[in-house]
Amino acid sequence: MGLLDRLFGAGQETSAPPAPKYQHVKIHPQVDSGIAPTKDGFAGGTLTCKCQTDPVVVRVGAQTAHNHVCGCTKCWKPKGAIFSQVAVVGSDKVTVEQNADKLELVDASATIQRHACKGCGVHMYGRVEDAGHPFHGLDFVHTELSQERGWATPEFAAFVSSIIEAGVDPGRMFEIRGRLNEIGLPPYDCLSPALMDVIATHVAKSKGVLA
Ligand SMILES: N[C@@H](CCC(=O)N[C@@H](CSCO)C(=O)NCC(=O)O)C(=O)O
Ligand SMILES: [Zn+2]
Ligand SMILES: [Zn+2]
Repeated sequence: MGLLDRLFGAGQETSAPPAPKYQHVKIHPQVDSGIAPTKDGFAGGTLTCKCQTDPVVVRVGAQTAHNHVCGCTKCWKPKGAIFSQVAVVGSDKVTVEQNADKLELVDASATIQRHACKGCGVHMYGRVEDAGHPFHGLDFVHTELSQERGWATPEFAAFVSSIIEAGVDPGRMFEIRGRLNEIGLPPYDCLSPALMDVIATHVAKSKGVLA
């Protein structure tokens, strides 16, 4: 192969991607058998809890950002899943439209104030109320609670090591991280580098070490 071919990757378009090795590892129903694509111009939808009668309905009036699977013990997960899937959207875009009286605060001391349905336990939105927090102004939402297609796809896996705190065998971490890499969700044991940079920038500015 000549120098130009090597530099510009001649032949790469014909090489097949490596066969998946960790397909048996289940992460979350929204990512286990292919990830639905983001739709350009998608402008939001409606989240509905899992109650058969009088469900809580929440309107999210914008596309979400920083969608990710999260291994922490605090985020709501569907039955059987070891990760949640959660994204952020401006708090001003989130409105409870039906059965607001069924919502209760999960943990008043948490940074993310998660509002869950008392009937089915699903978290309908999690608000960062602390005005000094870098994520103030954002709500955490689970777009899988919507029938609409076109929400922002998940981009990474957060708090991966935290799944052990929920009872996952530490011996499974190699295959779980392997599966996350395979499906294009780089695994981190905190948030993504982009979000960690947002947090650090906020801290630096509040300490006055950055303008
Ligand atoms: N090991 C802990 C980690 C919990 C944690 O810090 N979770 C993150 C991510 S949640 C969405 O990405 C967080 O920011 N939590 C703030 C909060 O929950 O209020 C565990 O697993 O519990
Ligand atoms: Zn419910
Ligand atoms: Zn979480």
